[in-house]
Formats: sequence, structure tokens, C-alpha cells
Amino acid sequence: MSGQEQDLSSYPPFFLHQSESVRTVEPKDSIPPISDEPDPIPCIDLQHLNPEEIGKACRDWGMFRLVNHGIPMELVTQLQEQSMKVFSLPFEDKQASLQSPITYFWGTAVLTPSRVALREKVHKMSRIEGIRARLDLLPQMTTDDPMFISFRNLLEEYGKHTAELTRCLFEALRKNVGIDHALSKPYLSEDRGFLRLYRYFPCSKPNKEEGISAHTDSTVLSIVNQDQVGGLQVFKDDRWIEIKPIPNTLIVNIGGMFQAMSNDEYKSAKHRVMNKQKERISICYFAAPEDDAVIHSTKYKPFTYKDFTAQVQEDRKTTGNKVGLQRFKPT
Ligand SMILES: O=C(O)CCC(=O)C(=O)O
Ligand SMILES: [Fe+2]
Repeated sequence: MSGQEQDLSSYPPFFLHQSESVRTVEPKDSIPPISDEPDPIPCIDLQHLNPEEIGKACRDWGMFRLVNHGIPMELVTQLQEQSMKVFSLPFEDKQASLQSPITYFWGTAVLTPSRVALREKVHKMSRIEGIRARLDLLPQMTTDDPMFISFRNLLEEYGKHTAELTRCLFEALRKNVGIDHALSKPYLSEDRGFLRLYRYFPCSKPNKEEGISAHTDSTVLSIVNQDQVGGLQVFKDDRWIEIKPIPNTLIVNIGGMFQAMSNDEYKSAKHRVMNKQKERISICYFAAPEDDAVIHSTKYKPFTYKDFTAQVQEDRKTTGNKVGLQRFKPT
């Protein structure tokens, strides 16, 4: 079944009936993104990591394209197909059957501490659906349903690959910015890593409707695996740049935690996703520090990831926006 022939009962009813409440971009932001030739995003080869190249990419862009990443293409294809099967279940079934450690959300990528979608009164909703998987708890997930067994196994395997490549990247970046080796473990906790899978609703007006609005990621590093539909954009030098889907490549973002750890030498990139004419799937891995590890930075007051995410939640509730690292500037 192609994206366009989807059984509409799998979508949240809101997506089909409430288009006036959907989040669109301001006219000033809706200019078509510039599609540079050749691809302008810095490209990093995981098998031949060059400290200078990766450092420059993180300083100038806060993101890079990763090639030779070691995740088998077959695994990615299988996970994409299996994710599509799960997303294609009737909406009510997804709500009922996706429970911890795999949870379902829709309408926004912003989740509350209990991992349900945060319904911000001030903001419109987005036509996206997501599945969040806690990698540390996946092995304990019990189910008799062959579809969910296969889904869980693929998530686990994919999670192991991304955790491993993230460790390699973190090591290189840590050395680059002079983070002590002793901090490797608390600053990058494999147990806290999680996956988020998204399905973006097809939109008849391309580059008008936001799937995920402009933001920076809060985590240490995030690894985006997008399909061939496109829609991911990065904000650089006052303009939005389309991040082309290139098969078998990943997009790595510096997150707010690494920005602080690097004393702002590396900045987390502002990015967003626009809904396209075709349905889109992405698979994203987020690497987090240990919840209680104190992050020391010359630019910010000492804080933990837990403090940070609590502050983000609080700001979202009160102002509708993420304030982010600014909250932890010394007074
Ligand atoms: O779906 C994507 O391509 C990116 C998602 C994203 O930016 C996020 O979840 O923070
Ligand atoms: Fe993001």
C-alpha cells in the first residue's frame, strides 16, 4: 500500500477534520528552502574520523551528515517497513496497544514527563504521529503478537547500532573539546538512549505546514534517519536549508547537553520538519546523559539533564516555548 492509499482510519481523526487548527509557518518563514547543489551539509566518514573536519562541522553547523555508519541497510528497510505496519494500525488500536516501553503520541513532538503528548493551549497541533521506545526496557517487553515481537526486535537491534556509533562519535568530540575521559560514562548513558519514530501526514501544500517546528535538540547527540521524502531543514546564516534525503546516510545533531559540555564551542543546530506531499517516516535516536550527572560548563551554572528537561517542561507550560540553555546562564 503506498503512502497515498493509506487507510485513513489509521490517522488521528483530528488530522482529517481540523485543518484550520493545524500548525502552519508564518509567511516570512514559508519561503521555499534553498536546495543547494551539491549537498552543503558537511559530510563525515565514521570509518575515517578526522578530528579537524568533525570539529569544523560542529562549530559551523552543529550538525553533519554521517556516511559509512555501519548500520546495515537491510535493517533500516525492515524497521521502516515494520514501523509503517504499526503506524497503519487503526488509531484506536495504536492508542490501546502501544504501552510502555513503546508509547504512542500524536499532534506534537513535545511530550510530558509521562511521555504523552503535551497539548499546549497556545499552540496549534501538527499532523505527526510518533512512537517512543525506551531502549533499556525493550528486552523486558512482553507480547504475543508477532508484529510487535518483530517490531521490538528491530528496534532493539537498531538501537544497539546507533548507541555504538554514538559512542564512537562522542569519543572523537569529547577529545576535540577536552572533556575528561572520566566523564564519558555519566555524560553519555547508554541506558538513557531512546528512539523516536515519526510518521508525517501528507500535505497538499508543500513547505507550508510544519510537522515539527523550529527547535534545537535537548540531548547530547541525536541521529536522524529520514526516508526519501525529505522535509528536514536546518537554519543557517539566516536562511532555511533543505537537508536532502541521501540513501544510507544519517544526520547527526549536536544537542543542548553537548553544547554546554563543550562550553558553547559546538552549538546545537536549529532545525524543523515540513510536511510534504507524500507521507514521511523518520527514525531518530537520542543520546542522553545520566539523569543525575552534573554537567559542568564555563558558560552555564552546573545542572543535570533532569533539571534541564524539567525547566523545558515548565517553560513550555507557561510560555509555550522552550527557553533552553539560556535558563542556566550564571546570573
Ligand atoms: O523527523 C525528523 O527528521 C527530525 C525529528 C526531530 O528533529 C526531533 O525529533 O527532534
Ligand atoms: Fe530535532
